[in-house]
Order: sequence, then structure tokens, then C-alpha cells
Amino acid sequence: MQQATKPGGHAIETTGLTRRFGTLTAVDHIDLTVEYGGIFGLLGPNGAGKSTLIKMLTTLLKPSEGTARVAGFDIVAAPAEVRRRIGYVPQLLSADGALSGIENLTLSARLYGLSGAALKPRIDEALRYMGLADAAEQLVKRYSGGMIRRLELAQAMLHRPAILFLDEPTIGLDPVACLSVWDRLRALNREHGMTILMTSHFMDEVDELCDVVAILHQGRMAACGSPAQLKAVVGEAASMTDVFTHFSGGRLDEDEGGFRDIRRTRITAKRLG
Ligand SMILES: Nc1ncnc2c1ncn2[C@@H]1O[C@H](COP(=O)(O)OP(=O)(O)OP(=O)(O)O)[C@@H](O)[C@H]1O
Repeated sequence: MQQATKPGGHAIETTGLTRRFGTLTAVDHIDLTVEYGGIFGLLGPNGAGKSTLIKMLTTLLKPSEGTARVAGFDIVAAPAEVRRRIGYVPQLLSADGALSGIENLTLSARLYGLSGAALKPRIDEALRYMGLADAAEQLVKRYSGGMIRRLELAQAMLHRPAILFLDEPTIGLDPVACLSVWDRLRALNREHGMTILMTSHFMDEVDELCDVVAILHQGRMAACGSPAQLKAVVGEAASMTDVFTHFSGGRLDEDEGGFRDIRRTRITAKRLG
């Protein structure tokens, strides 16, 4: 199994990274270092700034202030170099239901600049790795939610990125499908050596997968450490839910969610079937 190339330094390093939308500061002076090799969890209530932070790190959105280096390259000065070294699975669906699995992968491979003799072996490997070889010719609209997420992971691994960004990878999936996605994420991390940064609202998922966790609250960094370290700060026998509640201002999502978030979650869940 070929390992992802790991450029020198840190996987991600941000200094004072900030993004404003009008008068709203969605991401507020974040200083963050993510080392190569682990699975890093980004938590926070709805609207805390997680997706905005991921969009800046994946070069989809420009910062208002501050700097960030991803895989050793500045996200503003060298966005193409960053993109070459990362994979991104957004929260909303990125696979095309009207195409087969293999057609979706061929499109992604071409977008990543893969062609000629390299193309078919990469696609076959990704399909096999994600347990989709038998479903390769089927239209994606006939896939289950778990199969769609695994196809999106297959699309994101084609160019062997050093760092994989996942925005709520198991949103809308049933528990069995979640387990299959967790299994593949662990495999990408351990066997392919990919560093993973993922957002999640599921504390079981975070406990199960993440080596280090950062909690955002109203755009600011409220806490960062391993799940065990953060639990120890909160108290004896604290769970990740206790940690989350403690560092996100003692409130659960109902204050910060609202129509936009609920609607979006329902749309994603429905589209994933
Ligand atoms: N393009 C935009 N224009 C204006 N405001 C935005 C835009 N994108 C995000 N926001 C606002 O920025 C804040 C942070 O949003 P963001 O989507 O980053 O939060 P999040 O932590 O990812 O939330 P969720 O858990 O619901 O995905 C929210 O108040 C949101 O409404």
C-alpha cells in the first residue's frame, strides 16, 4: 500500500486566522497546529465556524486576516500547491447520482490531472479499497448513503493526498453505515498515512476516531487536546459530551442551531437516503 507523501513541517499551521462576513466574525483569530499522521476532530455548536475554517484551509474561501499553511504551502500565496496535496469531502453531496461509481471516479481523476496508464489502476484501487468494486457500474442514485460516502472518500483519495478534510462525514448515515465509514477512515489514516481533519457533531465518533480535538465556540478556539486530556480538565469520569458542553459555553445546540442548520441537516440526510 503506497503511503501519501508528507511534505516537511506541520500538516496545518494557522496564525490569527480570521474570516468575517459583514459584521459577523465567523472565525476569530485561530492559532492551530495539526501534526502529520493523526485524525484531528473539529467540534463546536452549529454556527461555531467549523465549515468556514475548513473552507479557508481548503482554499475555497479567502481569510479576512491572519495566515495559514497547509502541507507546507500558504493558502493565499500558493493555493494550487495546497489543492494538489489535499482531498476534501464536503458536507453536502459531491457525487453525481446520474453517473455510475466508475464514471464519478473517472471525472474526479481527470480533475486531479490523472490520465493515461495511471488512471485505471488508481480507480480500481480506490473502488476496491472502499468496498465498491461490485457496484462500480451501478448508478450512484441507487447507492445507499454509506456507499455514497465511501464513493466520495474514493474520489478524495485518488491523487493520494497528504491531508484529507471531511466536513461531517457521517451526517445522515445509519449506525451500520457509520461503522463502515469509520473503518475506511481509520484505514486511510493508518495504511495510506493520510492526516485527517474532520468536523463532527457526534461525540461517539470523536471518541472512536480522533487523536486530537479542537472545540470552537463563536469562532474562537475554546479548547484543544486529546480526548483524554480534555476529559481530565472537565472532571473525573467526564464524557466527550460533558467536554463539549463545558467548552461550548454550557449550552447544547438549540440556542445556536436554528432553521438554516436543521434544514441543511435534513436535506443532507434525505439526499443520502
Ligand atoms: N457565506 C456566508 N455569508 C454570511 N454568513 C455566513 C456565510 N457562511 C457562514 N456564515 C455564518 O458564519 C457562522 C459560522 O458558520 P459555519 O457554517 O462556519 O459554522 P459551523 O460551525 O460549520 O456550523 P454547522 O455545525 O452548522 O455546520 C454562522 O453564523 C453562519 O451563519
